[in-house]
Amino acid sequence: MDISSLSQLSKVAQSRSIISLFSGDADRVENYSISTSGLYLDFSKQNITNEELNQLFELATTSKLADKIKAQFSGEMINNTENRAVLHTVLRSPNEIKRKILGANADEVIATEQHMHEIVDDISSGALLSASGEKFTDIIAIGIGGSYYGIKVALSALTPFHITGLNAHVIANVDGAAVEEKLTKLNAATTLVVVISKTFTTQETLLNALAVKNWMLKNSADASIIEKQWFAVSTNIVKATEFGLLKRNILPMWDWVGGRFSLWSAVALPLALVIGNENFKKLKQGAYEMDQHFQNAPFEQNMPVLMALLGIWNRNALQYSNLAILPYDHSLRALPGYLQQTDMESNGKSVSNSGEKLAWKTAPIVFGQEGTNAQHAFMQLMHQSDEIIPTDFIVCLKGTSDLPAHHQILVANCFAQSEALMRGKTITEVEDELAAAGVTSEEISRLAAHKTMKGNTPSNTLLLGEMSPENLGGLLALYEHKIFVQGVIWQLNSFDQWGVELGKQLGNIILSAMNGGDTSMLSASSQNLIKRFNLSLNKS
Ligand SMILES: O=P(O)(O)OC[C@H]1O[C@](O)(CO)[C@@H](O)[C@@H]1O
Repeated sequence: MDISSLSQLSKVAQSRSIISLFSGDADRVENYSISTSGLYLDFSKQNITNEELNQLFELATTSKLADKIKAQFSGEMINNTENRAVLHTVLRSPNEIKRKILGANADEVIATEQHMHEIVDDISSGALLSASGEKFTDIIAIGIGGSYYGIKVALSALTPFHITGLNAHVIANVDGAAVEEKLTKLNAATTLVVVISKTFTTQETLLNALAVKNWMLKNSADASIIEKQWFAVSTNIVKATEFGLLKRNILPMWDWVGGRFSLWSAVALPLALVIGNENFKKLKQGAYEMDQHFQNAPFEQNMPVLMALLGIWNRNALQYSNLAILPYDHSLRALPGYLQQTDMESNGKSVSNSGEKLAWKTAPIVFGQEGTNAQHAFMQLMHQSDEIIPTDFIVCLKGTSDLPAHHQILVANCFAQSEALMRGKTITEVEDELAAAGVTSEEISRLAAHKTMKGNTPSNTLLLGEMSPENLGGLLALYEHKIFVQGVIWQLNSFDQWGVELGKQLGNIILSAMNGGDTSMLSASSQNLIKRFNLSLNKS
């Protein structure tokens, strides 16, 4: 069994209706659903049968998935283009596992965890005060990419768990307007800053950190304010010290934790400062439980493996190019953006581990939005264009607001969309409906085609009992493992991101060209754009 033969296998599926799969199988929902770590997955609305699933399990076996899972968790150098292990999972495991996997290096990891714990305690209790002797009120987290999305998704998901009284503000994009928007609202004397940069060389993060540093120095008479109010999380202690941070305020990172998988490390310091140590532990515990499930459950009952294989089926057998992430919960509004990075930066590749061109498609284009806003925007295309877009619906059974009617309607909309996307509406159904409403036959023939819906869109529905640190941890770990499994089956390295480098290099060339440097290696189009930008500067 290999990926290339999947499209042959899918011939029957291409012409079959998903809804027909329910009529012949009274147990479909029971057999096509699974629970673990506070999550329930219903995948019965996927266009797949038992025989086809079995082929996918065989594909997982021939891809040596079980060995690859073991290799990841035991710390083998599976990121072979950067010669690194991939061990973010160890950060959420008990200390005895840390010691077993990391050996002597576990000491630094455990000590860093402890240090982070103490910082959170000292700041929330007021044992650690600002340079002016006041209690901190706000935190600015500065970072981008993997040093940003995890914190952002967890901060917005866990709003009801913001218990320490500190407010977090996240700055990522290199746009002065975004920085100013935050700074105008803040008091430098009571604001703590955490710079998160694994490399401490990222242009956006360093420029934003400098802007915040200048703002703070301008608004304080105490020149030691940076030493007293700034923390950093980085592998590059030297650069962070040169920036002006005290060594004891720099928490280490390790090259075996990829940026987009780093929420489980000290990168989460701003989050822990807001939700407290206990809630941060629970977030890691939820992820750890998912890790245990992923390592131990047979593939047939393994949630990340199943979701990965269903994704492979949709991408490589049915040849669908997209994946919509639709959380019907305001708390998960940042999830689509987070998963865009985790999925597309990991698996948006077209060469194998050994550098050969792959003969199959890899990561889907991931997009999404919180429901029901999505229904009033791009979901029109999902219902009526020719494009079939597999979807993950994510919903919490228990809402967090005091408006229960809202929650019921929200959930009803979620369930309605997965049904509508699967069921669609045939032209005959439209004609009958219009006739029953007394519409004339001329009008029926004019309108019927416009009102039909293609249906047959496959979806998963993920139910969380409620939003909690544990359940969020489980959800994020679920997607991390799903992406890993897909990388294994696609035979690529999910853990590098060379694709972002060319843009960075050319960004520097263009910046120098804007300042009078050589433009000859740039296209006429880019030269013209630079000229227009420089002209606009001269005018103002
Ligand atoms: O943490 P750093 O080193 O500032 O890097 C930021 C981000 O930039 C990337 O290298 C590329 O977008 C991400 O993988 C990383 O998370």
